[in-house]
Amino acid sequence: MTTAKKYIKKYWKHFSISIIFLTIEALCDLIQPTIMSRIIDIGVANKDMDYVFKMALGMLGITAIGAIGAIGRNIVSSNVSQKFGSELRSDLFEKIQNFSFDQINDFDTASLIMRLTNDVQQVQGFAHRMMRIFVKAPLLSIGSFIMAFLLDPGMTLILLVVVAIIGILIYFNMQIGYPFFRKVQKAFDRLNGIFREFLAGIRVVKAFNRFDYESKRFGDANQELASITADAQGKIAVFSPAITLTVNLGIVAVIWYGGISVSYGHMEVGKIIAFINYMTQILHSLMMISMVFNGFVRAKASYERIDEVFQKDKGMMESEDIKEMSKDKGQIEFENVYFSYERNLTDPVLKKISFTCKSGETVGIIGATGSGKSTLVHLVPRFYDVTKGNVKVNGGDVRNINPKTLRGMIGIVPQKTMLFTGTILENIKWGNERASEDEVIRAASLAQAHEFITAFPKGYDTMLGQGGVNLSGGQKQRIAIARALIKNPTILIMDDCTSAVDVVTEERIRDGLKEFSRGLTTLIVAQRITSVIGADKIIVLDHGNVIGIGNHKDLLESCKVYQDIFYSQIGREGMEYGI
Ligand SMILES: Nc1ncnc2c1ncn2[C@@H]1O[C@H](COP(=O)(O)OP(=O)(O)OP(=O)(O)O)[C@@H](O)[C@H]1O
Repeated sequence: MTTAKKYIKKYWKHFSISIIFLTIEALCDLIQPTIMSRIIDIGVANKDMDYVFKMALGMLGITAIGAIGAIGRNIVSSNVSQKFGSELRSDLFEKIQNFSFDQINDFDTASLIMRLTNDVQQVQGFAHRMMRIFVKAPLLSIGSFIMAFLLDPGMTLILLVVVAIIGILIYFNMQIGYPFFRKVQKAFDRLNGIFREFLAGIRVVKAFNRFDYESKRFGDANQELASITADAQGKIAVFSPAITLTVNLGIVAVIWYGGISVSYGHMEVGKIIAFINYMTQILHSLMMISMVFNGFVRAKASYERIDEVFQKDKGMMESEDIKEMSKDKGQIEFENVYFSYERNLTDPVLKKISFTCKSGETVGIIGATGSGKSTLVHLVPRFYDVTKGNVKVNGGDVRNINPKTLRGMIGIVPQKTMLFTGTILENIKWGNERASEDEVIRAASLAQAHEFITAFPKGYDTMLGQGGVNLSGGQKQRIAIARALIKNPTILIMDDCTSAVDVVTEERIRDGLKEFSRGLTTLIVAQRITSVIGADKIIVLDHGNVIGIGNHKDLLESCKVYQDIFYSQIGREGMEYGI
């Protein structure tokens, strides 16, 4: 409820204004049937046209006041619910932005999108409906009940029975509906997930001609969603007609009882009409309440899903002792580091890793796929916290460094290139918005990207599609390198980011980097031995263990796995490279 509290605190005043308007509207609705019964029983019965005219004018006036109340309530409730919805979306967006990598892994992306859009919409819609009818409906039912009692206490007994039955029906409606709507939301998540994955991999789907398979997957999920929704609606479908039936039976009872009373001269016809009017008002109000409760059931399921996101703790322990530090140097130390994604030490991905990378040094990390190279470099910007041991930057444990400062000094070129929709210029400047044109060209030249960019008719203003679809793999990687360089980092992490670049261009990039900054600390993760051969230090990883550390010459003499990698690759590309 902590999430809800924040918004209740902020919006209760607006909510109250809308309730004042609602109350005016409800009071006006309540007076109408009584006036009508008077017109019939006094005016029409006594043929007093003056009385009829006066009361009719009064009725018009009250209708006008009711209309003003309705307009006011509509304006306030629409404004408030829209503001609330937009704030809820922004807060969620911010919360997700602050998620650690671990927490992002916890939620499926499609599910997060659903929570940010559909779930917020449900909760917002419910808040809107609450302001429109939730108070009006109970007010009208209680008010109608009192007015009916004043007209004829005996007949009100019928009303009591009707209301009790309807109360029970609404209760069961909620009890049965709630679990179903949670299921509906989950099925929606699944469908979105499949569609998102299909869109992301549409080229692979085409290449493998797997449209039938994907269509079936989508069709199954779609079918499942439809049947769960139909099931949910079917389960609660009986309640609405049951409520109408109960009230109609009540009306029949009123007419029967009223008819007998009129025939005995105990009651006027106008009263029966007014009574039925009140009864119908109660019917409408209770229908509204049951609709609001149905909405509540859905909104509750959505609210809980939104709250799940808000209730995720900060993810990473924030030290009491956050330090700022100098960004001029970039020394990295791993001290006895163990890491496991599951946060236990039964089968860690990294084991007992210790090494030092002095400021300005270049360290290469090499090893088989899955040996833990990417995981290792992700610990430096503290994308994950170590399970045991310490990762230090400039002598300070990364857990004690302000994450903004830490990440501000690190430029990272991820293994999977991610570019954004926009121009090439915007994508490079994404690394540093304040960079000048000269700086952009310099970074692009060092990344060996300037040449191919200027060969495009629109040069740096070439628009990139989502994820940079209109570039080759190697071109994308070079733009990602330029984006990291323009940040002017003290530590540069290159996570196998030249895999799609040819060997000659890669060497030019390496030469460029040497010239770029003498003091730059560089961690290079690579599969290709040529990528790390010139590094000051090379770490050889095998199943999360460091099995060799030293420069190329040392390792060639002392590390069997390194020798194997070297000779296996020399056979293919090393020889022609002239090593
Ligand atoms: N987000 C994750 N959650 C759980 N396990 C993961 C996650 N990312 C990686 N792993 C596991 O950790 C191990 C090391 O993965 P990592 O990506 O660090 O290897 P790598 O050496 O960089 O491989 P590659 O050269 O193929 O990129 C692998 O067994 C992998 O399955």
